[in-house]
Amino acid sequence: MQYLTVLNALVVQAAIGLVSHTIFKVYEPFRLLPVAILVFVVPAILSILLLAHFSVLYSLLISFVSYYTTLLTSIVIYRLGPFHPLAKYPGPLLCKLSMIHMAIVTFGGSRHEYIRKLHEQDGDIVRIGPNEVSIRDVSAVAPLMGASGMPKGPMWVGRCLLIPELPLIAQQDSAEHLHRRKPWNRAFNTEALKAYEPVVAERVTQFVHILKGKIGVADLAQVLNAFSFDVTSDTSFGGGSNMLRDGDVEKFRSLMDAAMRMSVIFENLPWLQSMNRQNNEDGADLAFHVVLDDAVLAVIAGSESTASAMSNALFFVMRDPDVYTKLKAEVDMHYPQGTNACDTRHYGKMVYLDAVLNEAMRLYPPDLSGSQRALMRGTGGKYVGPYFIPEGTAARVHSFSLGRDPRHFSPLPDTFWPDRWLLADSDDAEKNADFIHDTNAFLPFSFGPASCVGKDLAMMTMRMLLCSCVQQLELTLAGHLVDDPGRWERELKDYFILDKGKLPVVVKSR
Ligand code: HEM
Repeated sequence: MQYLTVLNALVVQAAIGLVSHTIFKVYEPFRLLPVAILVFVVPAILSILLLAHFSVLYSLLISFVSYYTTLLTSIVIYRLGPFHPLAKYPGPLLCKLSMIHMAIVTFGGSRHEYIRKLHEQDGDIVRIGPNEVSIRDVSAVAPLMGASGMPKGPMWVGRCLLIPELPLIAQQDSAEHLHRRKPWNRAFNTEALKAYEPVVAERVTQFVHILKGKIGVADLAQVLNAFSFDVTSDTSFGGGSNMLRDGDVEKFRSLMDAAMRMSVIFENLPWLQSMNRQNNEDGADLAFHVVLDDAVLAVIAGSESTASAMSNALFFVMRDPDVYTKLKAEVDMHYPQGTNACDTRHYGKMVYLDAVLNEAMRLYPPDLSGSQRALMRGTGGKYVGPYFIPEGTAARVHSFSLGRDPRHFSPLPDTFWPDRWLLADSDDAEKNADFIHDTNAFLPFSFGPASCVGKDLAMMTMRMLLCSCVQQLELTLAGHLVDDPGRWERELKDYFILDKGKLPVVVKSR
């Protein structure tokens, strides 16, 4: 029998390594079995070629080293080289090389700041992963996320790590998304919203009552989290949670926060989740899973986002006495003491209230890094604005960067200045040639047919809560935020949900 020389055996192993890279590139296998075959079985089999020259252990070792060296070198050359479909877009070397770098940045909670810096450094489109770009350009919003835009990207698969069946928000198949979205549209239409009013009003009344009873310093962020959780449970499940009254006795919220932190790291590694998902496919009672998973999604997506937006809005109001005075004047005009601030009939006229909420979400959209879209392989790619997004790659509009871009909001793009929203609609003298207010760059609820379905409920809840708080309470920043109010913003972390620190306040009745 003729044996291969060591050199020839190594050449064969290297060649098979290159073939494996091509298979990974073209088919992007997610299933555990094919990945295990490519990663472990193939190099193990290739070790046979060396058995005539070395022991079994050495043959395995050499085979794994030569196979992985070729595979990894080929991946590195491809990702950094001119033939990669995203080669023309700038970005840090580590981002181009692997999603692991972004997973580490995400772990630290500063991904929003990191991507914003990349945009400031490299322009409106930057490569934030081997196969992903971030865009800071309004002209890309509609083509990317509008009616004829792209389907959801793979990040959602990673984010939904702990949910057995992919929920609505993660549906990459546009037809399936549309199908699953229909009942949601019905659940949040104008008629349904009217029915939620008394439910939300009851929770707002409870919230104000609980705050009035707080002696000393209270953590407003925590009470808002509980409020938001109860409201979303009431509207999604018809009740079942009483976190405002009992606190997080079941430790559900803490678990949810931990799960969210973990899932956003896995959004960078969706293949890991896909493999995990294979094991959960038992085919049992899918219809029930669909309903349950979508409802879980509503509680997570809805309650966290609403709580974050309200915490930020109230923080900025308390920090700025002028804003507080103006808001109070508007609330008192429409809802004098003794009247019901949960009656929604005047909200439509309360322009300053909306300006405060919008400005808080402009600075800190609760989903800071935006929602990913991607084109499946075989679709050929698509232009979004001036940028070509090749098939098999993903893109997101970075809402945090866009909302603070001086080309869209000026002057003072990084400053909480609610008056800009009023000035935009007026002929005020302050509105000189430098004043820019482009609401196309304001995307807290995303854009298009897959944007936030709970937007109207969220806006109603936030208006009701802020109105009632301002009418009945006097809130003042306390604790560590007295000397260092900036700490609140420094402690905001991008974990898909906007992770918050404590918001200590002193509460007095008005
Ligand atoms: C201030 C509060 C909120 C903000 C800022 C917000 C923001 C968002 C964003 C950015 C998305 C991603 C959309 C996309 O992929 O393009 C989303 C999706 C979604 N949100 Fe909200 N959300 C809020 C409140 C709520 C509430 C109260 C609910 C329901 C109780 C809710 C339910 C959903 C659902 C079901 C989706 C998935 C929509 C789809 O994929 O078709 N959200 N939200």
